[in-house]
Amino acid sequence: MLPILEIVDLRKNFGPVEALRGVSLTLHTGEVLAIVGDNGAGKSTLIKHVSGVYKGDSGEIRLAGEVLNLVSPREARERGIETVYQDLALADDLSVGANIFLGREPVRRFARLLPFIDDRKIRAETAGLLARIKAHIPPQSRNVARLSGGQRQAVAIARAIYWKAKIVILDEPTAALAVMERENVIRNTRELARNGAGVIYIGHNLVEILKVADRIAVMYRGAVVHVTKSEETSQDKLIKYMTGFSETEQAA
Ligand SMILES: Nc1ncnc2c1ncn2[C@@H]1O[C@H](COP(=O)(O)OP(=O)(O)OP(=O)(O)O)[C@@H](O)[C@H]1O
Repeated sequence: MLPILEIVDLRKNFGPVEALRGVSLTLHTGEVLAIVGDNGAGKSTLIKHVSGVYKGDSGEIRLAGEVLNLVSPREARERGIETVYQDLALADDLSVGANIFLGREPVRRFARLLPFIDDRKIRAETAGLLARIKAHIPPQSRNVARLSGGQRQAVAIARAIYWKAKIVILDEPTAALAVMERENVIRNTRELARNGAGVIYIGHNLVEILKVADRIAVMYRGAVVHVTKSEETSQDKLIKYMTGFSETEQAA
């Protein structure tokens, strides 16, 4: 089957820094691909090319076989690429439902007159969605500003599930969360993939990565140095690749 995302020989320099040195990766629908690597390895730079923040110096990104030349993060979203950053882009003064439907509100007309936002539908859909991802959040009563980090994460994931994003990028989604909330994020990540998204999961916690990912790509100094199925690797092996040890081992 055609991958939902193909990254082909992507290169990016920031002045003298070679942030991406010819990265190639594929992502399939229904899979969770984790990207791991030490600080500065190039993970964020890579995903920012997929989410429309950066444009590569050379190389190509294809979405379902079609070359993707994104001009903005907004265009990425319109094309079905959702990114959930640590500092989530939610509108703090709006309710959970309003955030999930922001910019895509369902509209009703009363007696063929003026259209108005269908709040009843927003409430009902939101309640169903939050129950499905087992997020214990009152759907209407609160502004998202008052929610915990994990609850905010759940709202962002719910939005991606509801709008059937083709690709969802989770950038260190558990970094600031308590243990229980981390488990929820892992469960919801799997739910996203089950729902038909291709998921890219960036993280540092290898125990979590091994639990959540189908495949793992290791980056080292701007390059993907290793790609493996989760069940065929271990923390120790991953750390070797992350620290460049395997490279020198092979060269020796
Ligand atoms: N806007 C920028 N301008 C200049 N250099 C940058 C910029 N963004 C990233 N870099 C550099 O590119 C390299 C890759 O950085 P990147 O943030 O992608 O790494 P990372 O793997 O995401 O690291 P971390 O785990 O710390 O978030 C680093 O050397 C970094 O200093």
